[in-house]
Amino acid sequence: MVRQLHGLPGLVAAVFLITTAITAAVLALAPAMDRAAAVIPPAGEVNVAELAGRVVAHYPGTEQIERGSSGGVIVYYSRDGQPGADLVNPLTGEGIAPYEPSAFFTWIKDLHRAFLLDDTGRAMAGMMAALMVLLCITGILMLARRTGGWAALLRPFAGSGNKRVHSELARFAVLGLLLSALTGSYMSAQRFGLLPETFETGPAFPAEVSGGQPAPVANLSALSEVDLSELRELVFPYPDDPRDVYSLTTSSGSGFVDQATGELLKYQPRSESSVFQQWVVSLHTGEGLWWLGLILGAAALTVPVLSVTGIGIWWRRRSSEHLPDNVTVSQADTIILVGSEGNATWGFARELHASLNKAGFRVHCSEMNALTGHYPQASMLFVLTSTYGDGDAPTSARRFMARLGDFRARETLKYAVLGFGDSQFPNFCQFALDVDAALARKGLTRLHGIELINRCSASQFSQWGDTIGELIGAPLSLTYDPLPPPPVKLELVERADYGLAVQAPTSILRFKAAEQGGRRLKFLPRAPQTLPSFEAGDLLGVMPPHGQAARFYSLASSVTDGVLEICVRKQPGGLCSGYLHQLRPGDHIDGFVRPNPGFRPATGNTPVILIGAGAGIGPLTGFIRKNTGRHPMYLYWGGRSSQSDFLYQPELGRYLEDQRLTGLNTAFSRSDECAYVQDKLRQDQVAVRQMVEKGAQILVCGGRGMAVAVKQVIEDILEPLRTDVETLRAEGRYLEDVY
Ligand SMILES: Cc1cc2nc3c(=O)[nH]c(=O)nc-3n(C[C@H](O)[C@H](O)[C@H](O)COP(=O)(O)O)c2cc1C
Repeated sequence: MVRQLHGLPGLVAAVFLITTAITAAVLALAPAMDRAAAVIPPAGEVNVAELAGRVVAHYPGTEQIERGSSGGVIVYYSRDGQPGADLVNPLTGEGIAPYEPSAFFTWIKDLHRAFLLDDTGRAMAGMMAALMVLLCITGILMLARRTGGWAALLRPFAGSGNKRVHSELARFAVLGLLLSALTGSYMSAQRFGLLPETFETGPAFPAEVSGGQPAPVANLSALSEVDLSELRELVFPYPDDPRDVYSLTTSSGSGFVDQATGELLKYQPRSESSVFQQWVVSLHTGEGLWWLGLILGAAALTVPVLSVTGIGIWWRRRSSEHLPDNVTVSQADTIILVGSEGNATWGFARELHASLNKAGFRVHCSEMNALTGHYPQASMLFVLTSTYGDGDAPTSARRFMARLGDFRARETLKYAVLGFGDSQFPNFCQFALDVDAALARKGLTRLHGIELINRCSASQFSQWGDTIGELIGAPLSLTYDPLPPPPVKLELVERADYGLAVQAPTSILRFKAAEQGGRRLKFLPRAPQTLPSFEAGDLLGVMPPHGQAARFYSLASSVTDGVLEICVRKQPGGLCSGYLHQLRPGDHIDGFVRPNPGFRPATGNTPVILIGAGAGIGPLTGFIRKNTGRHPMYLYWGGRSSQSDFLYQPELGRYLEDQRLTGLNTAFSRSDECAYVQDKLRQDQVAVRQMVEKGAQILVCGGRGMAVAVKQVIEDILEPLRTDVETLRAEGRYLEDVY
């Protein structure tokens, strides 16, 4: 619900919001520019009588002196019957420049306040402000949810792309945007009579005026008691009218000054509501608070980027999750919940949804994180989920278990869990098994026992559909067969071999896109194939020869590095690793990239601790290579011998020098020290604990045995902090890429 409230209005209003934000950013410059052009003496240095005396000496026809909200002093005068206005220097009374409000800023102001459309536009601008309040509040709620709670709002984010840019920028700008939006809404509500507006009428003209010979303005006592910093405006009496008076308005009230005696007549302090109103205006425009204006302007500048990335997120989610005829939660008799990281499971969910719809059911399908407290009409619940990491939840299901606590099922609700995984992993479909058990513990009845689909098997899925169809008395013909992404031909351009002497043959392999084969006209050059987009930590699917299923390797480079780099340890009897190890430069392989957004370092200045062993160093080096912002990054890595399998040794040395890597700690098991990476972590426990306290994120990459040992040490290190690995994991601060 919060997400819909955040997304829909944001999308509808993006164009107007961008206009409002850009104009706000331009207008925010005005107070600072005005201030830069003016001469502003420190408070207490010049009083209004002195100022008026100096101004009148240079402008005998002075009619009014005004102090603008930015502090500049403007004199309005008449000379030879012609009116004029100048910005003056309050220390001398001399003119600095003619005063003329900028036509450009006036136009921008009209565009900002009313989209150049008078009252209709003003109403729209008011609605935009209210909408921005809604976006900010729902955005803050989503940020808190994403970071794992209010206390963790400033913690680093995992993830990448649009989502990450959107969240980071929003976190930076949200308070400024909320302040602008709240004050803008308030002002708009006043303009349309929805909130009372205070009009300060000032005191009535004084009945008793001395009418004596006017004294020089510099000698008027009431004016000499007012400091220039408090002045709003001083209106001069009509010349040659001894019964007229000076009208004085200051920041605290207004009154009249007798031009002969200099006495203050009929002073009226400003009401509290008027002072409040003025504060609202200042907080919105930065008038009188030029520094705030610049902060609000910077916040406003993020709105175009937030809009574009927001639309990108919405579009991506819509294209993967959008299902025709998806009924609402309250109408649905059947619920499908999907847990997915790489979107493959969504394809199966779509097929199930279509089939159930065809059979006459009213189906609602959403991600598992969107589990609601209650499905009022539902009698069937299907949970389709993949497993990631080391038997963990995929991204779209990370909050499912926590939400299950508040879930109240109808007694008639029956469920079936379908797990998607890969039997190569020791924790095959573990998360699906956990979900199935958790639903049973909750007291729900199984419609059918859990089934596990290996490597997206279309035939297993279809058989499951047949069984379910029989159980619900409506045949389901599930025929989904996902195609793997089209493979790219890759050419090995370079390899570096390590570890032979210590029985751990490991190679760094660098590929580029191979030239297009096939027939072509002789005079045309060969079209170079381009690499697909990828980042370090994504996975390269490699098809070994003889039609075997693809094996996955973590990428050690990003597409911007121009090569696709993997680090592969030759496994005894390993079909694919053996195949890769016998490649020579110039040889070709078929591969495809699978995004792995759940394994990325957070941005920002909180430390990132990278932990790995053996070939697990590949993606970790890729992260360091990309750390051109020099954020604190520490690497703990374990190998066998510094002479034989110290992978990336020269490159890591360079990164330490140019500070892309802050600290490097290595352990070698077949050296004199005979240490493993977990031993180094234990030795460094104080430093590691301090970094975690500061919000550090931990990324672990490598073999399962190492990951288990590292987890145990980290648990011990975390104990005094009263937290644990699972808590960090839920906050996106403990990520694993384990094989
Ligand atoms: C990095 C990574 C870790 C994985 N971990 C497991 C695992 O622990 N257990 C398992 O059964 N499958 C695991 N898998 C396989 C996926 O669950 C499987 O490919 C699934 O079909 C992906 O579906 P999705 O694209 O909807 O997330 C893993 C896959 C990857 C890429």
